[in-house]
This record gives sequence, C-alpha cells and structure tokens, in this order.
Amino acid sequence: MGSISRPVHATDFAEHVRLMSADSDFRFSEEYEDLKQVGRSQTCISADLPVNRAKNRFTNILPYDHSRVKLVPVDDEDGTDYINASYIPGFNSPREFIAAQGPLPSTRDHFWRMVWEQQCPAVVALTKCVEKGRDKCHQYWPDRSELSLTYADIEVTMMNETTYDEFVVREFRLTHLSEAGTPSRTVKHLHYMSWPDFGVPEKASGLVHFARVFRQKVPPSKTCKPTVVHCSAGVGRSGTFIALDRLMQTIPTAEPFDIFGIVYGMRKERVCMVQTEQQYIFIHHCLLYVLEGRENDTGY
Ligand SMILES: CNC(=O)[C@H](Cc1ccc(NS(=O)(=O)O)cc1)NC(=O)[C@H](Cc1ccc(O)cc1)NC(=O)OC(C)(C)C
Repeated sequence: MGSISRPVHATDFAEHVRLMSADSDFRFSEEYEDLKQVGRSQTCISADLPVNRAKNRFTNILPYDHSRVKLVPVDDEDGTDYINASYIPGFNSPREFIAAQGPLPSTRDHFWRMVWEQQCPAVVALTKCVEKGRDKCHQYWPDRSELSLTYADIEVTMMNETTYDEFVVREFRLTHLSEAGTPSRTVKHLHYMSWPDFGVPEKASGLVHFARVFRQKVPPSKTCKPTVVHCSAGVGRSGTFIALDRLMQTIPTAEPFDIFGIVYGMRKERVCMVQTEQQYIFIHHCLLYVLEGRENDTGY
C-alpha cells in the first residue's frame, strides 16, 4: 500500500508518466489498485435508512455519514436532511466542492435546496441527461423555452445560455419565494457534454479548455462557498474533473503534483472518486497537455 502521498515534480512529470505507462500501463495499474480500499470502512448509515433508499440513484454509490451534505431538516421529519452529495477538498479549501449524483425526478427539489442553502456560486454538470438511451440525470433546470421554473419554493430563471463546441454555459437567477426580502442570487451552470460514462473525453484539450473556462467564470471564492460538481453517480467524471482543477492550480506554485494523494484524499470523502483506471491515467495526460503548452501560455 505504501504512503498516502506520491509527489512528482513538474520537471520529472513527463518521464514519470512514461515509466508508469510502460508494459501496458503496468505501474499505473499497480498504483490505481493501491487506492481500492481507501475510505471503504466508513459508515453510510443515513444513506441506508429506508426513508432515504429511493433518493439514491445507485445502490453502491452512497455518501459517507462524516462528509455528506445535510439539508436543513423540514419539520424535524426523518430523512428530510438527506441528499446523495459529499463535501470534497480542492486546491483552495477542504470543502471547495460538493460531489453529487445527478438529480432524480424525486430529488430535483432537494438539489436546488442544497444549492440555495449552501450558497453555491456554480454547478458543473459532466453528463448528458440521456446517454445511449439510458437516463443519466434528470433535467433539473428550465429550458430556454420555459425560462423560469419553481423547485421547493426556489424560482429558477434562465438568464442566458451560450453554446460552445463541447459545452454549454448558462446563468440562472434564483429567487426564494418564501424568504421575502432575501436578494435573488446568480448561479452559473457549466455543462460539459462530451464525456461518455465510465470513459474519458476523446482529447485532453477539450476538458482542459472546459476547466479553464470554469475557473475564468468561477474564480476561487473568498467566501469559500462550494461549487457543486455532478455527473450521473457523482464519482467517476466528477472526481476526475475536481482532481484536474486542483492540479491546474498547483502548476503556478511550483509545488510537486501528487495525483495519488489527491485521489486518496477524495476517496476518504466519497466512494469511487475517479472511478476507472483510464480516468486516473487521463488526469496525467491532461496535466501533461497543460505543461507542454505552458511555455506559450499564461496562468495555468
Ligand atoms: C460500474 N457501475 C456502477 O458502479 C453503477 C454506479 C455508477 C458509478 C459511476 C458512474 N459513472 S459517473 O460517476 O461518472 O457518473 C455511473 C454509475 N452501479 C450500478 O449500476 C448498480 C450495480 C452495481 C454495479 C457495480 C457494483 O460494483 C455494484 C453494483 N446498479 C444499481 O444501482 O441498480 C439500480 C440503478 C437499478 C438501483
């Protein structure tokens, strides 16, 4: 098993990736295997309560009790504080992100309650709602045509929507209909559409560009309010994106890159973060892409 930190300096990173990839990714496979049991002894008692079972999209992806996001309970009723979502550390704070499953029709209102109660500045969506005929995420936001919908007393209005090659950026205005006098809020929605479930995007450049646009639109928040990142289960693609954001912010610091340690730390908070070995290797390829382009690039 070895240490929980395996740092690699930028000057050694390309050679490190070459060595790990040799013999059909033999050392990548060994390192990824060392992450298998991390966090797995922790409890998921709330997620397993009968009242909460239908709120989980998958039976094997449940939030740990110690890191789950708690909704403000309603009338002290059992289960009303539950959502399948976990706090995840980022470069800037220990709870910089909330990794969440893609809302179900029955949990869409809980999702918006979480965004409002946690004062989230943004939501990053990494899955299409339907992929290969399978439901991956319920559409929890108003289409352009409807412009405004109300979920759990929160009116969500689409203010604008810009479509790029591989992603869409939307801006929603949230107004709490039963908190008179509370100002409306703006929540940015960044929706990446080119990431197949259990896989990786075709090229590193597409996701790196998306990660850069994310940070342009959602700079590290001084108030440390968490950004929601979701896919379908909120572990594979979500974990990969969060790891990449953290690494891209590490580059200007000249600190070493500790991809093993980052994924180790995420898995202490949520199961299966970076769900496949291919995703784990892809994080390395994205970082290589950024480092190779750095000489003619500013920032990260
Ligand atoms: C390999 N697939 C899974 O583990 C998915 C959960 C999941 C995880 C990650 C992702 N990718 S994502 O995080 O990037 O969205 C999608 C779905 N789980 C299911 O489909 C599980 C079955 C399962 C698979 C693997 C396992 O080890 C244990 C149980 N099925 C399941 O939950 O069935 C329902 C939906 C009818 C309740």
